[in-house]
Amino acid sequence: MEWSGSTIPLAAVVAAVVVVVTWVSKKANEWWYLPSPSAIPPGCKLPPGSLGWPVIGDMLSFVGLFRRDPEAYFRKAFLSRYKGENKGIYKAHLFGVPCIITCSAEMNKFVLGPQAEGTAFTAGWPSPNLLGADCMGIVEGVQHKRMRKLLAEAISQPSALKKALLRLEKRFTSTLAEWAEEKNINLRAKLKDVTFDDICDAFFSKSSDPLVKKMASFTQGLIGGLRAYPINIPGFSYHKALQCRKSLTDIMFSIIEHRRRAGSKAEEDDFLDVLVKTQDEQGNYLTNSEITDNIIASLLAGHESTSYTILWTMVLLAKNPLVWSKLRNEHLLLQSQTDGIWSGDFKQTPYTNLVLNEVLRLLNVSPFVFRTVEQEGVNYQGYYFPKGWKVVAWLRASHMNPTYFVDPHNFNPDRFLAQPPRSGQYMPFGYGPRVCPGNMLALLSSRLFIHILVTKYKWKLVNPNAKVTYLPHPKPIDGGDIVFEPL
Ligand code: HEM
Repeated sequence: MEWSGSTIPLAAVVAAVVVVVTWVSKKANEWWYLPSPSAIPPGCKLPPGSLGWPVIGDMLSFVGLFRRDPEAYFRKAFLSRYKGENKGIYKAHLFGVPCIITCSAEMNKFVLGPQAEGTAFTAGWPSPNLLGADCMGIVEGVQHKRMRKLLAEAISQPSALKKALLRLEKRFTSTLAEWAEEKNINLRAKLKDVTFDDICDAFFSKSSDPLVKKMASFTQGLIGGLRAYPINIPGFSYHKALQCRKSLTDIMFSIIEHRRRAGSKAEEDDFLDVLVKTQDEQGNYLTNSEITDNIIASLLAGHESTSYTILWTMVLLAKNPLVWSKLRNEHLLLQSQTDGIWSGDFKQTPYTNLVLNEVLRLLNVSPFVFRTVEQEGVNYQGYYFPKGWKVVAWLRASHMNPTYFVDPHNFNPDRFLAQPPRSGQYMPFGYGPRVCPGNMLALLSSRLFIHILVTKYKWKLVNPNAKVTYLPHPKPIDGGDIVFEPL
């Protein structure tokens, strides 16, 4: 084809416009968000990194790569791009906001640790409209300490914890017997309900009834809104989430009121009982909102995380028969020595602890946690954190760092004995004042599940080579189809 004299300049003009628009678009976020050089304290600089495209930042690349291979995203976005400047701290534009990403053990400790909490950095959770103004993930300072103390006391109170675990033991036993009858099981579908029911049972002694089913569906609606843009118009996820949140609040208020009215006649001895009766140091009882917001937070934070931990334990055990048999031996021995493993003594099950550590290292539901930069002038070894930006403490970068964990993609529970991680290198439950208050409950219930599982059942994966998708949480793409049978 011959180009006429007028098409060549037109093509050149189009190309020039494309180049200029691309250049301006790539610079737009920097012009909008970067602080002026005079605002950066002397001797400090911003970490290396790109703020990507307007509005979407680096999200397309993040979603596309992280979904299939988080380390591939990490390598492409940071490690290989900033080879000369790799100090484990970068800037990026993710999740709709500009952020500083910290990756090394020391930096994550700096961001999450007690010195900076509530001063340099505050919590990074989204909308109080969805989580509730009294949710411990939102409140700061004295109020945060008070809520954490009271919740932690409630869920580790020995008689309530023992009762919760004994009830769990019964429920796990009957659930697994039902699975064996069904034989062909999808782990994701089954475990989602199991762990939700467990947390409702532990907190307010209700499980598997229509009310809990309704709560499970409202909770899913609420989770949908946490990940959505806050557009409060019918048809949008955020609008639906606000309605689900209201329904959950109404249900919780009526459960709490019922419990208060019944007084000592309703001795359920569950976590709600403890929360209703608890007084803080000034003698104040918790309000309905405080209890509701924190039980809903625990439902949100606790059920998916525990469910995925059990799912991955089962998948990895199916792929590693030697680990399964070592674990089984530990639990058979324990069975012969005790009449139940509800106790919180983790010394009873050293190998199980290693297996759970390794599952949480490789496939944790929380690859990173968020904070917000609250103060002017915050810097770490000369790298500046602009006020108002988010901080993404990238825990997975540590967990998959070959210097900390040799051959990091390999499932090897014994690595925790051979080379125990140093402080900050391993933090599946976070670190510092906001470290997960449910960690003990999550580990105890996972251990209980494993006990019944390995002493009574065997299972195999239908698709042992199923690929893994990492968003929103890591799972095999088939959700974990298994054939489940009694031993
Ligand atoms: C394997 C299971 C679990 C994992 C991996 C996990 C992980 C985490 C992580 C990494 C954080 C820190 C977030 C941050 O620093 O911003 C956290 C906080 C939290 N978790 Fe968990 N969690 C698990 C189970 C649970 C359970 C069972 C409960 C409830 C009983 C729970 C309730 C909470 C709450 C309320 C917070 C907020 C704490 C605060 O802001 O002070 N989690 N969790």
